[in-house]
Amino acid sequence: MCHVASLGRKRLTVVIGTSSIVDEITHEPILSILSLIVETAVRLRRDGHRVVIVSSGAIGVGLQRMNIPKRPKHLAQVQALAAIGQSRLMSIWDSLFAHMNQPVAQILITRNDIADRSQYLNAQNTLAEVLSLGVIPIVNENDTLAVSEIKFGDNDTLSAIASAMVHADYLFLMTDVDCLYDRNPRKFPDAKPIPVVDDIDALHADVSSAGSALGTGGMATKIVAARLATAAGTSTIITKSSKPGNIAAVIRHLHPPVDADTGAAHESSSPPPLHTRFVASTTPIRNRAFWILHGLAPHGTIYVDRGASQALANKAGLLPVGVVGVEGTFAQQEAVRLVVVDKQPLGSLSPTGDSTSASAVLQLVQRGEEIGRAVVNYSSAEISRIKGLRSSEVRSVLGYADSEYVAFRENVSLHAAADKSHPGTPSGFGTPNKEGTPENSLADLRIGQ
Ligand SMILES: N[C@@H](CCC(=O)OP(=O)(O)O)C(=O)O
Repeated sequence: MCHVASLGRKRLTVVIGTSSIVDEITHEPILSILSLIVETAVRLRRDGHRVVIVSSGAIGVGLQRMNIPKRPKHLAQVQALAAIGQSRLMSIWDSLFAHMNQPVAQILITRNDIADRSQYLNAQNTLAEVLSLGVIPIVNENDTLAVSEIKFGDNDTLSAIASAMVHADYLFLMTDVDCLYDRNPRKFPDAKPIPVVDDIDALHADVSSAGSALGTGGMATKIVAARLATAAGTSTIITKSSKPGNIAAVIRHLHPPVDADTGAAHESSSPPPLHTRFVASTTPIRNRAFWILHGLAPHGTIYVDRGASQALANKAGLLPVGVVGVEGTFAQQEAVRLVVVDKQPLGSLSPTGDSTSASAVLQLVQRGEEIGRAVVNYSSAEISRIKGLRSSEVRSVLGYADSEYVAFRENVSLHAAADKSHPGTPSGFGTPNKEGTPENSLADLRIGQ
């Protein structure tokens, strides 16, 4: 008899959309799926993995509780339903997990919360602590507080951010299809499954499926989430929500148990269930760099020239001389998009002055490519006055000079494709990689940077 060593410990995030949690017509909870998710999550926990669940369904459960047939249009009504449904949703999860003696914790997050660095770290530390206690955190957007401008909008994006916070090895996006196909399998029976995606930008898949009547997601939001999570070092897997057992089967396929005596892997003789795996970056963007890119909401855009973009990639800060245009109104210490353009814009793009023209902005936006985000030392009005100037000229133009930089390098975060520290990255933001990010101890997550 051989001894089988336990699988390597992994951190997994599993996101389940409204259509898998409540019936689309009656809004009653789909207990069969919920129970299977609970059994799978507990089994994974017992195998030593750490599991985070991102659960939609508050609004759907609220509809059923109040016997309202259709999701209302009015925001306050939706928020009230979310408040009503969230407590019942948690009580469903808690009672199902209680059968397996598995404690759970509720974590509700808004985009606004994580825009504050210390709150982001608080959320990260709480998640780390909950996981280290052996508890399964159940995350949802705090719909009661989040209005449209400060919403994640869909739980796929939230799950990618939660995955980055816990440095998850895998994010499972549970959906109503088995995997991505090159064409719509409902229309084309010869559509081929796509098992692995190395480069999201090179992906040729049919992602036309829309969200359900109650949910906000669809396949497109899953691709966005996959892009975000893989850049943060989390392999992302799309698989069928009605078969949660697939999660454990996929993990077993990717990390077969090994014989403790011989070290030989116990490969399964049966193929893994259908799924699509987006390969994680081996040079993940994490911590403060991730937070600047995805935690902060940008308040405007700074257009930079190719020279500045090159300098940023070589780890320099952003100087006024490299700025060719400004769009939007923002204050010092707010976040902006950095967009690289080839040509000098036609006029100032600042709303504060000169010859702003919508078409000039549009042309730039169409020409330009977002290379990253930055937290700036000057407001939009100030930057539109010092753009193109040498740092030594800033004082004479503004009457003061808070910094020679428009943004310090530590306040600039570049997307993988624009960052020289991500070698071998092709154009676009996809990243070619091998599997496997290093295991991080939970202590790694409790970082105060
Ligand atoms: N936070 C909302 C769900 C938002 C959402 O993304 O829904 P879905 O597209 O079904 O994943 C709720 O709990 O009802």
